[in-house]
Order: sequence, then structure tokens, then C-alpha cells
Amino acid sequence: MRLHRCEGCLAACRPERGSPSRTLVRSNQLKKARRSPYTAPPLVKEIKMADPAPPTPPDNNAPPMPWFGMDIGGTLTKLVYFEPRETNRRELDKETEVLKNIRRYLTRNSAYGKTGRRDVHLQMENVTIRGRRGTLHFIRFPTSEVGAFLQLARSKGMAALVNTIYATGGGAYKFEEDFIKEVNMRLSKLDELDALIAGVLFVDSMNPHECYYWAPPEQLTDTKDTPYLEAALSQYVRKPFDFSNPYPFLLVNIGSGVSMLVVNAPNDYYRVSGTSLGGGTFLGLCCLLAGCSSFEEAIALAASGDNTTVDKLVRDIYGGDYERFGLRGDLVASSFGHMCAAERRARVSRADLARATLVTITNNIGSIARLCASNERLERVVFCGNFLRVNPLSMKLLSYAMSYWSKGALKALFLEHEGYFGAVGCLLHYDNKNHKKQNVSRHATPPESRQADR
Ligand SMILES: Nc1ncnc2c1ncn2[C@@H]1O[C@H](COP(=O)(O)OP(=O)(O)O)[C@@H](O)[C@H]1O
Ligand SMILES: CC(C)(COP(=O)(O)O)[C@@H](O)C(=O)NCCC(=O)O
Repeated sequence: MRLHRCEGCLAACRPERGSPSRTLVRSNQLKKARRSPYTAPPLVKEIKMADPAPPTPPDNNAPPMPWFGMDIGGTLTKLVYFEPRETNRRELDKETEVLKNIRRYLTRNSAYGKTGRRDVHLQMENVTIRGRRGTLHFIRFPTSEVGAFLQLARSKGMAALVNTIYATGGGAYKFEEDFIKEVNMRLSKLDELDALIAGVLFVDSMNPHECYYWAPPEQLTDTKDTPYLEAALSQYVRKPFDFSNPYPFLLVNIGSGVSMLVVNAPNDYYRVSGTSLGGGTFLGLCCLLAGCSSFEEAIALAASGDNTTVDKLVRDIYGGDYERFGLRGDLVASSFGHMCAAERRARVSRADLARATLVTITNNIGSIARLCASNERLERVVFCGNFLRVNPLSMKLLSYAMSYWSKGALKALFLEHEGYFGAVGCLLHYDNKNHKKQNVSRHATPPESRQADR
């Protein structure tokens, strides 16, 4: 498993303000209404990836290849493809040219058309699903290109091989008819939050490096420093985190919008909160304010900008710290507060606007996440979703905000496979044995999967 290494980043921003509060106290009725029963399949826990396992007889009831899991989100469609490592004799005989072509097309390219990408650095080897060992490939394309994807699927003859795809995300509903009409494929729809959690737990159990955190430099323990300014953030170091005993935790999925889930056990969670100010807002505002035309451009611009020319700081209002309530002068008092002045607007750069947008969105998410976590008495906050792709700046800001404003009580955690968990959760539905199994303790290879391993 190759690890993705983010570049260090530079930032100037604020932690969010105020002490932990209980403003999220809800009525029991509301809490009940928000709880959603989770019935995702119990998961195979840590498969011994290096062990050559004895061959097993072919599973005649297994669904035919190819196996995909799909998450058609508000911005990006994520496709996870399982490539079997060994193909048994019977399958080899049966394997059609079409199937071979699909496999070759998906695994030999890392770009599909203008906008489709395979995240080669995330590829996972030696994953076992339904007793089959193989490789997971992670592919994404803009949801606005679903039409082009369907045309491609038709041109590759997929319709003849696949009649059902396990799919999640809003697009699994929105585009259901198009899949039937264009390629005669049925979407077996799964709930996106069920799939998300199943995917997180599965991938983490397979990849010992999945979960990590950003460690601040030593001197950040001195609160007189300015830990959220460039000099300090560039010194944060990425470190692995052992997530083998994960419960309970808050899962914050930063996609187009943001969902926050309290996860108590693999099949016990509820959606506690959310915000419409998410990754879509960041990108939308960067397009509008800074003329960006891609997420990558917006992130690069933000990394080189300075939000203090855009945001009004406490010192801009007080001339220094607001000591009585511990608000330091360099905290943002008002996001975009300087932009009321025409002369400041005339001087501001695109990069500064992108940086201020990133800081505003990130801190708002951090603020809501912290309130939820402290209200629910949780210590760990796991952030995922593609907003964090190539975006170490937001991760470091979230890390700082969680820890600082909770006085060290909260820990921000991150996941290597960022936005792919919903799609993985869908793929797990091929593993029908796992549907029946009860919780398997983590880091123990379940006997069924050992037998089934080939
Ligand atoms: N290549 C990209 N194109 C567009 N947005 C991207 C890209 N990479 C990361 N993002 C960010 O990820 C967000 C989408 O995250 P994702 O988890 O895929 O959510 P969704 O399921 O809503 O599409 C976007 O709003 C944007 O902030
Ligand atoms: C509706 C969604 C679950 C869709 O998921 P997404 O495609 O954004 O990943 C998400 O955008 C969301 O939770 N929005 C926030 C809604 C709110 O709580 O205000």
C-alpha cells in the first residue's frame, strides 16, 4: 500500500472562538428523529495481507465480475473497482474479451478522458472480498460527467456484463433512470451514510496507515505563540494513529456539504448535525471571488495567500487583544470583514480571497464539529471527504482548532482514502457472507475469510 504524502502548507488564520458550550442541547424527540438505524454489513477485520493463503474452490454463487462500488456525490462520482488477483481456471475459460478489455482499460490508465482520474497512490493490494483476493482501484470524475461515463460504459460493452451496480450518494437516485435508459444497468441503492461508515471501518481494518493526525511542533504547547500562523503550521508533522479501538467517535464528512455523525459501534450511529457550508461552498466561492476554474487551483492559490488582508482581526477592532475573554489580537473577529471597504477591495489579491475562503469554511466546520463533539462527550473527531484532498492546510487548521479550543480534550483524525469510503461501502455488498456475520473483533482475521482466502 503506497502512502500519499501531502506537502507541508502555510496558513494564517484563527482558531474559532468561545469555550465549549452546550448550545446543541436538543429535545429527546428531535434526537430520536435524527437517529437512523444502521444496518450495514458487519465487516471483515484485518486480513493478513502478506500470507499466501491456500486456494479455495470457486464460489459458484458469487456475482460475476466486474465488481464495482459507486458513490455519485454532489460534486464528484467515486468508483471503486475490485480487480481479482487470481482468476480461477473456470473463470479464465469464461472470461470474455469484454471483461478483459474493461480490466485493462481501468487498470492501465490513470486518466480517463479530460476529467476522470485514477488515484493510483491510494490503490490497495491484497484486499479480500467474498473470499477473493485482489486490488482496489480508486477512480473519480465530476458528477456533471455522468452522461459521458454512461456513454463510455456503453462503448466498452459493460451493459452486457453488468446488470446491477451497488451505488450510493444523491446521484444514485437522481440518475437511476439514466442508467437504465442508457446502459440498461440497475442501481442497487444504498444509503450514503451507512455506506460511508462501513467503508471507513473496512478500509481502516485493511490499511494500518489509514488513520493519521497532524502533530504540532513542540513549542505550540506555549499558548503565547501564534500556532495558527504560517510559521507554525508549516511545522506540523503527519503521524499514524492507531484506530483499533475507535468507538465512540464523531465522523465529519466534508463533501459538497457536511454531515456529522456520532458513531457508537459499527451498526449504531446517528446524524447529529450538518452544514451547507462545505467543500462545494469553498470551490463555488473561489470560482466567484478569485476566478478559479478547478479545486486544485483554488487550493494552490489559498496556500499562497494571506487572509488577514480580507478578514478583520480582533486587533483591527481592539487595537490589540480583547483580554477579558482571552481573544488574542490576531484572531479573526469577522471573516471577510475588511471587504466592506472599497479601498481594501481594490488592493486584495485573488490568493488572499482564496485563503480567506478556505479559512472561513474550515473554521466554521471545525467550530460546529467541536460543539457537537463536546456536546456528545466524544474525544475523537474523524474528518473525511474530498474537501481534504490535497488540502493539508485545512487539516492542520482543524487539528489546531480541535485541540486548542477543547484544551486538549479533542483529537482531530484524518483518513488516507479521504472521499472514497461510500464507494467502498457499496463494494462490500458483494461480500454477502459479511452481511450475515456479526461484529468481528478488529485485528483478528475471521475464520470464514481465512478459509475463503485464495
Ligand atoms: N477534482 C475535484 N473537483 C471538484 N471538487 C473537488 C476535487 N477534489 C476535491 N474537491 C473538493 O471535494 C468536494 C467534494 O467532496 P466529495 O467528498 O467527493 O463530496 P460529494 O460526494 O458531495 O461529491 C468538492 O466540493 C471540493 O471542495
Ligand atoms: C445532503 C448531503 C448529505 C449530500 O452529501 P454530499 O454529496 O454533500 O457528500 C450533504 O450535502 C449534507 O449533509 N449537507 C448539509 C445539510 C445540512 O445539514 O444543512
